[in-house]
Amino acid sequence: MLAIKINNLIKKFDDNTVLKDISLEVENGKIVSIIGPSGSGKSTLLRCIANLEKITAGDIEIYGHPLVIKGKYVSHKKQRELTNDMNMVFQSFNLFPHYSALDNIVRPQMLVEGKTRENAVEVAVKLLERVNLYHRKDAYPSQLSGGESQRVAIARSLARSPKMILFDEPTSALDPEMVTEVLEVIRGLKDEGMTLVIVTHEMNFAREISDRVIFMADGKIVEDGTPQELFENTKNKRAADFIKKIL
Ligand SMILES: Nc1ncnc2c1ncn2[C@@H]1O[C@H](COP(=O)(O)OP(=O)(O)OP(=O)(O)O)[C@@H](O)[C@H]1O
Repeated sequence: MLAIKINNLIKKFDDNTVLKDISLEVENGKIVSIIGPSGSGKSTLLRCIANLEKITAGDIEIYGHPLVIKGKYVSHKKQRELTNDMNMVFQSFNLFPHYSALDNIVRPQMLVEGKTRENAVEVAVKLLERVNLYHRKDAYPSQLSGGESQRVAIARSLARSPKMILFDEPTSALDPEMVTEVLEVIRGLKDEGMTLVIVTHEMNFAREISDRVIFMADGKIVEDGTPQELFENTKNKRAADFIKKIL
């Protein structure tokens, strides 16, 4: 079963074509990392999959259901149904500053899903335990470290039991000592069989966790293979140079 199927995707911002004829398939339960130089279109691709950006041309299917066909989007209702199955975690956490860690997970469940506070708290407590942060439940984002904030953001993204999570550089805003704890949580999601697409600059992590690694440059997928193919045997000079520089 394919979680994501993309055909001939083109994304333009005005006259600037930032994604050029992208075709990509991600199988359910697989971990795919996207690497590549700054400005190559990695975040934009992720945002198009999450339906946070509209594409200019091409097709996207999510779990076998079309989101957009030949550049034409399905109804708003269908779009919402499809995006219910996935969630995106951002580099900058995007927590609500005026809510505690617990309430950051509770409030969206009440607002978006119409759950009672009691039900939402029950879910939030379990999720905070899962990311080892129950003891910080009453802390506000300004009192949390970057690593703690990102783990709250991940816990929040799990509240609706998505089948897939899209991570946009989840550790780039973190001090090195915080990176490990976040990567540990992501490793746990892999063990649970979730589909993960991860834009990352953490090459060692990408190599260890991924089923596939994609190298993007200039809005195109230049290389797509197993971690071993990418990191040890790539014949593409741009990919090889990039990997050599960053490892
Ligand atoms: N909202 C926008 N409006 C106009 N141009 C944009 C917008 N978002 C991204 N771009 C442009 O699209 C191109 C790809 O950007 P994107 O952020 O997807 O690259 P990236 O590979 O994720 O880079 P980085 O590793 O630095 O985050 C860049 O040239 C960027 O300036």
